[in-house]
Amino acid sequence: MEVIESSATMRAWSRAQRAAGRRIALVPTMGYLHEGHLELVRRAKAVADVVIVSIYVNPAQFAANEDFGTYPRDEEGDAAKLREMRVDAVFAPRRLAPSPSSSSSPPPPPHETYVTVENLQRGFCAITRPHFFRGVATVVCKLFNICDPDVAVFGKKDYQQWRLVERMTRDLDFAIEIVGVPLMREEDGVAMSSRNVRLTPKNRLACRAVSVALEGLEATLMAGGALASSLQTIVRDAIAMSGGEVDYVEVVDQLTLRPVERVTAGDKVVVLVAAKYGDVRLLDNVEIGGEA
Ligand SMILES: Nc1ncnc2c1ncn2[C@@H]1O[C@H](COP(=O)(O)OP(=O)(O)OP(=O)(O)O)[C@@H](O)[C@H]1O
Ligand SMILES: CC(C)(CO)[C@@H](O)C(=O)[O-]
Ligand code: BAL
Repeated sequence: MEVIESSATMRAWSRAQRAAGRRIALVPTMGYLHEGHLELVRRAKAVADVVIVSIYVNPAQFAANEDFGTYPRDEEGDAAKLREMRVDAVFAPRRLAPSPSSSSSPPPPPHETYVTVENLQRGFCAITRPHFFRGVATVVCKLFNICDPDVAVFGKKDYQQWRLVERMTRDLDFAIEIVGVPLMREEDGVAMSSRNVRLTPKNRLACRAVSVALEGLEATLMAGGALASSLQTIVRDAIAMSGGEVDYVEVVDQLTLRPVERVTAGDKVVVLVAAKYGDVRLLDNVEIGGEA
């Protein structure tokens, strides 16, 4: 497995692979890999001949008051997991994207150009992280340009991000297929996430309320449709009762992410949730009515 830090070397590696007729998959990550990430790698291996995993904690998607400094990191552990999975290359750039804050240290490289996805970057995660999707879209665009993959694999745990990347790829004519991998859960139902490691034992138990509430929604609906607001109340109350703080609970169309008022049988909607337990913000969601 090649571990590559320089963009020029990464690009040269990809070009050589393509020249040899190989189909290249990219799995973008921020590291501290868990089984959810490894599922993305498995999917990448199934749809391509060679797999690149990028590991980069992207400063451009964190505001100054967020957890960039404490985001979990484990370079050696990650490399061991990827080696075992027989990944072909790890792209671990030291510096790729600028930070949105002027207090960053060391200073970011000069950067005047950003990618914005006008509608999908609004709402949901952007309410509390207004800078977030510009940082994600810009760095994913850079990763696409450097790694030049045929296919890129994203997790549906970050549902808004996945839809935004799909849209950016289409709008900017990247010749890249975007694959979305279903959300992977721990045995007790909690959505796998690198940040789970920062939950206190008490909050790790308490946050099970999120997935339990989401799981229960399908049953509510099977009884014959429901108002979106009723579903939201069920999930909000469950989170509040478990000691979590709701960031958002929204019932939206799977493709457009536009809120719906009522869910009836056959509608393909997704219930998107973000909630904080202590200072750890977690995402979860459930697709209802199958996958659009
Ligand atoms: N439980 C999961 N199921 C499916 N995909 C996942 C899961 N967790 C992460 N991913 C995907 O892995 C990719 C890299 O994500 P990232 O490295 O930020 O990990 P993370 O667990 O989402 O971290 P965070 O704690 O920041 O939420 C993203 O496409 C993300 O959606
Ligand atoms: C897509 C991504 C790698 C961009 O930094 C990040 O947002 C993530 O890991 O989900
Ligand atoms: N997977 C989400 C990355 C972030 O929260 O910054």
